[in-house]
Parts: sequence; structure tokens; C-alpha cells
Amino acid sequence: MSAGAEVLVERDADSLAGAVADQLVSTLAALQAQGHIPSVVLTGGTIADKVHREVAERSGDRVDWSRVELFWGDERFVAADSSDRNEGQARRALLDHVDVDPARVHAMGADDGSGGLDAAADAYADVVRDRVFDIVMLGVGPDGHVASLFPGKPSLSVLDRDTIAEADSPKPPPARISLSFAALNRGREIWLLVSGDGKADAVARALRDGDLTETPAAGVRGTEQTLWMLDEGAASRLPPT
Ligand SMILES: O=C(O)[C@H](O)[C@@H](O)[C@H](O)[C@H](O)COP(=O)(O)O
Repeated sequence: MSAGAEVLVERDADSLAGAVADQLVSTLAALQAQGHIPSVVLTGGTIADKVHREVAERSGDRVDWSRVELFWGDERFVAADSSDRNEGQARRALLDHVDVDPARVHAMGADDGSGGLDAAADAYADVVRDRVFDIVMLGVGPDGHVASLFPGKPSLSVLDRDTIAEADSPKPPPARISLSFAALNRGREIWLLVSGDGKADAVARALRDGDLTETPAAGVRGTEQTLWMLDEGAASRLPPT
């Protein structure tokens, strides 16, 4: 198993989302109790959406959302009002229901007809420059992708820039912006959130220290913790412990 990775298994997607939400709320509350302004990287996808909804339900007054810095690990490069945007998904499920400070919500650029994909990726590199994230949450695709870092793509070897532009994503929509491994791996805690047996092979490959070109999820590592939070389906190909 991948060195330093921890694995937590919940029964199904709902209990996984609840467990992740509880852990996020308590981690943010603990960081704020130390006087720190936590930074969190959000992602898109179905399990992220469930997690965001649970966090909105469970955080109550334990987290001061106006003192949390929010970033995205990747974004679909579509019009700002497209329902495809990861930003819009997170807003509808979580950010619209808690008291965030708009100045601390750092969304990636949208396709507004001005600068284009490369310029939007470069602009976000300026936003995250030198930033150390407290918590990076990532979904994992059945092909082992994380954020918008897909198997076999040149973006996997980008280590000298914090963002990449992906013009030909195998998961629609095709145009995306993503943090690179260089930026993601500045995360103190990286949480990989995975549900369903369709992802069990990718999870098993990543945790066996698979090749990141084939399984990008194998390439993320938090500086303090790499935590795989799975449901039983996603964990079903792991060796028995
Ligand atoms: O924009 C996106 O699509 C993502 O950020 C992507 O990396 C996602 O997190 C995974 O594909 C898992 O998505 P699911 O949970 O829907 O399988």
C-alpha cells in the first residue's frame, strides 16, 4: 500500500458523505480555534456534491465560514452561468447556505469570451501562488483521474506551474482548468473521496503505488496526511487488512 496513506471505509455513499462532512467541520473548527484562517480546496463530481450538502446541514455555528479561504482543484471551462461549473455546484449545495466572505471565495475563471482557456489557467496560478492548503478534497474518476488530471496527458508532468489548461478532457465538458500536482501536493491534508465499485480498480491501483501516468490519483500526497475516504464499493478491490 502507498506509503503514508490512510484508508477509512464507510458503508455507502451517504454515510461516506456524512463522515467526510463531520471531519471537515471538526477540522475547520479546530484550525479556527487556534486562530488560523483555514484554506480548503473544493472539487466537482457527485460525491463532492453530496459532501457539500452534508456540510451545509451539519456545520451549524461550529465553523465561521467568513474566515475560510475557498479554492477549487479544477473547473469546467464553460460559461459562468452554466450548470456544469464546479463553482455553481458548490455554491448551490454549500456556499449559498453559509456565511462566506466573497473575497475569500477564489473561483476559477469562466469562458466569458475574453481571454480563453490558457489565460484563465494562468490567472488562477497567480491566485494560488505559494499557497499552502490546509485541506484538499478530490474525487477520483473510474479511470483514476483527480481534479482534471487525466491518464496519459502531458499535464501530469507539469511541476513548474501551479495550474494546467486541459483542452481535451475525456470526461465532458472537454475544456478544463486544473491545479497541477505541484499545487495539489502543497496540501497539508489531501482527502480522496471515492464511492462506488466502478472505481474500485482505480483505488486499488493508486494505493498499490500505481504509475501516476496510468492512475493520476497515485500522484497526490499531502505533506501531513493522505486520507482515502471510501465506501465499501470503492474499497472492494483492496487487499484484506
Ligand atoms: O470536474 C470534475 O468532474 C471533477 O472535479 C472530477 O475530478 C471529479 O471529482 C471526479 O470525476 C469524480 O466525480 P464523480 O464523483 O462524479 O465520479
